[in-house]
Amino acid sequence: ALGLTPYDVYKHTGFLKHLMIRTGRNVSTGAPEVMVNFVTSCYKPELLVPLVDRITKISEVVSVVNNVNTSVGNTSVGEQEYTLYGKPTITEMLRGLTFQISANSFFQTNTKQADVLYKLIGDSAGLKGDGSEIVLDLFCGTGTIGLTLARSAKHVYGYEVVPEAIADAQKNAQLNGISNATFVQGDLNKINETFGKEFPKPDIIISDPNRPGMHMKLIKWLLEVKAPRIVYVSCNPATCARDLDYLCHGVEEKGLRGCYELKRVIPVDMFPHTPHIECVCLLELC
Ligand SMILES: C[S@@+](CC[C@H](N)C(=O)[O-])C[C@H]1O[C@@H](n2cnc3c(N)ncnc32)[C@H](O)[C@@H]1O
Repeated sequence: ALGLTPYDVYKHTGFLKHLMIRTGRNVSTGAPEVMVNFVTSCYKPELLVPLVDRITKISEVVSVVNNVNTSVGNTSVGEQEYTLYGKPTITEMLRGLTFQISANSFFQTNTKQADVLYKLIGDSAGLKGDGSEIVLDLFCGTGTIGLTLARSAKHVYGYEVVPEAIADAQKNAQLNGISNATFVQGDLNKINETFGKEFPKPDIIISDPNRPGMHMKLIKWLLEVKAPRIVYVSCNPATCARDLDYLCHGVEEKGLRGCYELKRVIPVDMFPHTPHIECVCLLELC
């Protein structure tokens, strides 16, 4: 009756594609903050008004956004985003820092375990803590890993493809009074010879790709730049094993020689009651 027809991926008809709900915490009160994200096939906010009116009676709902995705595909990221109620972001706290998160920015779903994960990443990074080292945070999302390391580093450089995540990372640096972090939007699958010219040689590289792992171009660059230590974080054991093998043993058909030794792999249960596992892997230059 409201005209909220579900989107049919075969016929490419209908309105509602996805409903995403994210939770965070109010930084001052610690109270839950909820973001509701309607992903729709076109922009018809009038259809959502009755629903938004009801949802916003729930006091924890502080953000309602509408991502409009007109493509025939079924992804949850819109080409346009509209704020229908409240603010366009929610906040979350991790390892003593505050993070602002937009609907389309990656943020670990399990905050409690993310705290454990980031502590292990910090331990593996093994920064001296004297502020002398350069950290490169690849696939940085909203800047979480780099920002938790920034206080012990000389400078953190973060790279990420999603523009909204980079905007969040920059705001998150400001929000936490961190001035030694630079976040750059870029596609790490499409790097060319200029990549790496805009920052000093890293002492520690963190790489936290999504499930497909790292592109061969990035593997090649890592084998050329030879940072003393790489912390590889992965939620896909298959691509993780492949990329670790490339970094340690090289890629014969591409003429690349491996130059790292795998020191340890620590699994972290980020997704309880599922077969998925996250791994923190420490590689050192041979
Ligand atoms: C597993 S998440 C990690 C995010 C962040 N390190 C964290 O802990 O919150 C992977 C990130 O890689 C980004 N990403 C995916 N493909 C990319 C690419 N080709 N180039 C740069 N970033 C990419 C995603 O947008 C996402 O933010």
